[in-house]
Order: sequence, then C-alpha cells, then structure tokens
Amino acid sequence: MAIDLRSEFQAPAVDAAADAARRVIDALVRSGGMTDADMSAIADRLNAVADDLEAAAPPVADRLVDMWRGDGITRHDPVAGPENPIAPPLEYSAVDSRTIEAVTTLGLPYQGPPSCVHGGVSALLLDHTLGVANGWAGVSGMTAELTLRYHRTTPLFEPLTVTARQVSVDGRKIRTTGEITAGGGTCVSAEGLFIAKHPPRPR
Ligand SMILES: CCCCCCCC/C=C\CCCCCCCC(=O)SCCNC(=O)CCNC(=O)[C@H](O)C(C)(C)COP(=O)(O)OP(=O)(O)OC[C@H]1O[C@@H](n2cnc3c(N)ncnc32)[C@H](O)[C@@H]1OP(=O)(O)O
Repeated sequence: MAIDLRSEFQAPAVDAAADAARRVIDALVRSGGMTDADMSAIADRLNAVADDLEAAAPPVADRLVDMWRGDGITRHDPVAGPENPIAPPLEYSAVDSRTIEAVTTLGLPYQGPPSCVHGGVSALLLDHTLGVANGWAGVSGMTAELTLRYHRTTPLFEPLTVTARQVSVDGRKIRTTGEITAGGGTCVSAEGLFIAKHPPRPR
C-alpha cells in the first residue's frame, strides 16, 4: 500500500527547486576535473542563485519554527525531505502496520568504496527509516543505539530497498530493525534502540 508520509504542507515549486539542486550536485560530482565546462563561470552562476535565495530567505529562527509545523512529518530531513537537496529523497510505503519500505537508487554523490554506497550514508538511511517506522507504528523516540552489520557492498546505480519495522515497545524502550537489500540480497542490516523522548519543538 502506497502511503504519503510527507507533510500536509506541500510546495511543488520548492520541491522542483530541490530536484534541480540534486541534479546540480550529481552533475558536479560527475564532472570533477574531467569536464570541458567553464567551472569558474558555473561557480559564478551558482553563487548568483545562492545570492537570490539568501536575499529572500527568512531568519533561521523563523524557519526553524516553520520546519516543525504539522504532525511530526517533516519536509526538510536529509533522508526523505522533498525540500532538502541532500535527501535522495526516499518515498515510503507501508508494508503493514509496523513496517515501511522505500525503493531508491543512489548515484555518485553517495559513493564510498568504488561504485558502492558510503557506509555512513547507509547508516543515515537506516537510522531515519527506523525512526519513521516507529512513527508509523505509533510510538516513536530518539536513537539511543544503532547497530549496523555490513554484509556485502551496497551498489550505486541499482534499486535499493530500505525496510524498517518496529519489533517491540517496552516502557520507553523501542526496538526496531531494518535492512537495505539489492537484487534480493541483504547489504546492510540494522538494529536500533530508541527511547521515547521528544525534544520541544521551536516556536
Ligand atoms: C499518519 C501519520 C504517520 C506518521 C508516521 C511518520 C512520522 C515520522 C516522523 C518523523 C520521523 C523522524 C525520524 C527521525 C529518525 C532520526 C532519529 C535521530 O536521529 S535522533 C538523534 C540522535 N539521537 C540523539 O541525539 C539522542 C541523544 N541521547 C539522548 O537524548 C538521551 O540519551 C536519550 C533520549 C536516548 C535517553 O535519555 P533519557 O534521559 O530520556 O532517558 P534515560 O533515563 O537515560 O534512559 C531511559 C532508559 O533507556 C535506557 N537507555 C538509554 N540509553 C541507552 C543506551 N544507549 N543503551 C541501552 N539503554 C539505554 C536507560 O538505561 C533507561 O533504562 P531503564 O528505564 O533504567 O531500564
């Protein structure tokens, strides 16, 4: 069952700008020093875009309040946030009442070993996905422990399935597991201990 875990606050033009920024990041990493493009001119153009954005952006304190509107579903996070260009972004579907999954394909900006996903990126995706599974299951918290096992390398440029399920809730202790699979094989598995605690939202 496909479910929309994103905020009720939709902003298609903002999402389109973030998508464009993802293209820029990918193209920059792909280019590196092996490009005929005039990189000094490109730097000037990108800085001009940043100048426009900064001139119209709110104070950080106001934006922090805005980011935490709504019912706990964020648009800005670095894994699933549609408005955050460093998020792939993952789009989650419900598997059952305690389990969610997302399918994504990662490119060069996320590289660790040659042609493989960086282990820290895998950890980021799993930490967040375990956290969202907790939210989906109805009892969420902060990561207290995250144990990862890297079974085999995680490929770039191939569909990855990121899955997480809430396993148990014992008082404030929430145990959640997950994995990243590719081609049906497990690349990374995760076990998380979350503690039910919610820092106050900025207002
Ligand atoms: C239609 C709606 C659907 C909605 C569905 C979607 C909604 C999704 C929404 C949003 C998803 C967001 C997803 C985010 C995911 C990312 C999560 C992160 O990145 S979190 C940032 C990183 N983590 C930290 O920064 C924590 C830092 N640590 C702390 O703040 C504290 O240490 C904390 C909260 C973990 C615990 O502190 P204390 O003071 O509240 O609690 P104490 O008393 O220390 O511990 C409580 C119990 O837990 C055990 N405990 C605590 N830490 C432990 C540990 N590391 N190992 C083992 N036990 C531990 C203790 O021994 C104690 O157990 P005893 O009650 O005595 O039995």
